[in-house]
Amino acid sequence: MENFEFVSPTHFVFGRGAEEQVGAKLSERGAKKVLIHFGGQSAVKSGLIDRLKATLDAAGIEHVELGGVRPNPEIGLAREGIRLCKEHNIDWVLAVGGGSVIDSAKAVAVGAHYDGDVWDFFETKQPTNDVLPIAVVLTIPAAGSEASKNTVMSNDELQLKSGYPNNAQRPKLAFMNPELTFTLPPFQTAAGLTDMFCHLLERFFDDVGAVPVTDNLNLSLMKTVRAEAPRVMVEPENYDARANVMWAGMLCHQGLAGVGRHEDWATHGLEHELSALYPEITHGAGLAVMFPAWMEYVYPENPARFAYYGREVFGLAPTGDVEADALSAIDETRAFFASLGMPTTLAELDVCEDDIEKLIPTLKENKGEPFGSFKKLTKDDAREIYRLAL
Ligand SMILES: NC(=O)c1ccc[n+]([C@@H]2O[C@H](COP(=O)([O-])OP(=O)(O)OC[C@H]3O[C@@H](n4cnc5c(N)ncnc54)[C@H](O)[C@@H]3O)[C@@H](O)[C@H]2O)c1
Repeated sequence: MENFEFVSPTHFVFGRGAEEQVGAKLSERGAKKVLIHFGGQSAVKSGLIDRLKATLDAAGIEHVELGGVRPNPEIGLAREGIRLCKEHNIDWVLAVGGGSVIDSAKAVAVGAHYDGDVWDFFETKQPTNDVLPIAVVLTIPAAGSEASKNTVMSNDELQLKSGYPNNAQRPKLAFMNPELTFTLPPFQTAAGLTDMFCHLLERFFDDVGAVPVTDNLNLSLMKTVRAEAPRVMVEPENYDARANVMWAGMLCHQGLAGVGRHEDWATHGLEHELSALYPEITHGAGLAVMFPAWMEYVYPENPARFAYYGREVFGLAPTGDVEADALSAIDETRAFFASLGMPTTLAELDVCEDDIEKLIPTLKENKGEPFGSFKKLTKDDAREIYRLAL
């Protein structure tokens, strides 16, 4: 087991009506003036934003609003949020939505007390503890940003999508009511399930040997996501299925499922290039295409690890041929994503062979260095993986 540090400061309020406690819980923590940050109109139309404002009013907490966060959030709106925080002396940011809104809220919280441009943090990864506290009302289980240390933001001007990790931006409060996810369209539910499953894969396949305490937790979450997925797809208003998926989405990415391992994250990097170039590509859909392609390319590094995954998660019986077992596990992974209605090829995302050369030079996050850990990937490897995904 590798050395690790693990920080998890999030206080969770989970279950029916959880969001009714927003005002009271923020008041307990001394909040005086909150920036309510949200996405399109769905949280407004459903009445959720009004209900949250009412709980803040009841607790005597002032609030300022900033909506309009798009999927694959852009740094420009976060800059506007930072301006509002400075102008109104905001002391908490309340994110209402999914990964896109929460990530934008994290960028706002990181930049609120900073004199330079917030993109500096994404560029340099410089640490800071001077971050506004964040509360979250989660409406889509997927990214796990409600407890994770990461934010991922697009910069359209630079055609980049970059991550910024910092434990100080982990949300301090997360309100998780599974009923708020009943309205999710099937495609978003499926993309969320795919994303959370991939968060486990990125942690399971790396260059560290077995870490049973971590691996067994990880495999148990994979099995849970796989078992609950058909239930939420068929019965979108099944409270228990939605609740299991919502809590699993958090556990998949808050960090415990990877402690003591190096983790990999190459496939998320490959997907971020796709959704930076084409912001209309949903992150989970991009991962559904890229993960099996990455697996096919890298499995010869350690076929036994793939065979083990296939046995544990998909119940595949060993054939005596580890290589064949590894390939069956990859087939099962692709079939699982396809069963959710996710795409399996880049063509289905309207990405063609000519686009690959536009993606490669922008693997800037790694500044040209090899990336990933299960197999260290060069730009030529990335090119081949994109080709396999066509
Ligand atoms: N910070 C992290 O740790 C982390 C991890 C993985 C992914 N990400 C990033 O998160 C983003 C994706 O976030 P996401 O998958 O949570 O989705 P999202 O926040 O982009 O939301 C997807 C869509 O679902 C809609 N929606 C949300 N809740 C709804 C509801 N209850 N009913 C109806 N519609 C609803 C949104 O308006 C949006 O159109 C990507 O940018 C990805 O790169 C971040």
